[in-house]
Amino acid sequence: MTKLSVNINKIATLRNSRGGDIPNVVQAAKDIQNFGAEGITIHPRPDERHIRYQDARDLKSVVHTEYNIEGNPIKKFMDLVLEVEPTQVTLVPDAEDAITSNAGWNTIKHKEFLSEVITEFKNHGIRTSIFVDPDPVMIEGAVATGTDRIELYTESYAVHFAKGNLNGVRPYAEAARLATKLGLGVNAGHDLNLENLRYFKEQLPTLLEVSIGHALISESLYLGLENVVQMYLERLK
Ligand SMILES: CC(=O)[C@@H](O)[C@H](O)COP(=O)(O)O
Ligand SMILES: NCC(=O)COP(=O)(O)O
Repeated sequence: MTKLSVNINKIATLRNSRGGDIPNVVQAAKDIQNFGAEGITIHPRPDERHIRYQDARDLKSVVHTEYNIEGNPIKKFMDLVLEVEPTQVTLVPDAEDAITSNAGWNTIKHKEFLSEVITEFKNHGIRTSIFVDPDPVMIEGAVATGTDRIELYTESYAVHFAKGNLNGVRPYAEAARLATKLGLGVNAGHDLNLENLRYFKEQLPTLLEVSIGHALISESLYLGLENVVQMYLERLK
């Protein structure tokens, strides 16, 4: 079974555009779970331009599905995650000024750093995942860090799929096979949408979780949030 974790950063972005508290991210998380989503993902960035650190704390008591916090493990982020103790932390090597996540970890170069951070989170009972490109060397490097899971960075798949190139999924299918063989759980995310999700899921039978935000919230403007959550769940069956 592949779980749907809804990334609610975009709901916070909309709220922040006007100040105030509309839409309310805590209510959105409650509703999204009531609509059937199996997880809530947030990705607080150091400048808090999307989801805020306080949102992460406020969400703790309402997320009764899988709570996934993504981000670059700078000290401030690590302290937040250790305080909130979500189900899972996903480590993403995003630069402070990056518009969105745009690269996976070099798990060889950063092996020591990742191993230390992962050990700290695991000692607190938090499942770890690291954001990686579908590169066998990086998957093998991920195993050496001690992480529980990887999150495959799916932008390249989404770009190929949009151009009609179904072969873009091949590196992902191979990466997932290798990761599973080596004992890693496999998550995926970035630019997944209603069009490209089903095929991706079909090609990666061991896929445990997808986190989806930008497309899902955008599609909800036209189709409604409840309806769209149901449509994603249907594609993951
Ligand atoms: C790791 C990843 O791909 C997502 O966390 C993505 O960065 C979504 O966050 P934004 O919607 O804030 O770009
Ligand atoms: N980890 C990926 C994520 O949370 C959402 O990415 P996107 O759907 O906003 O591109």
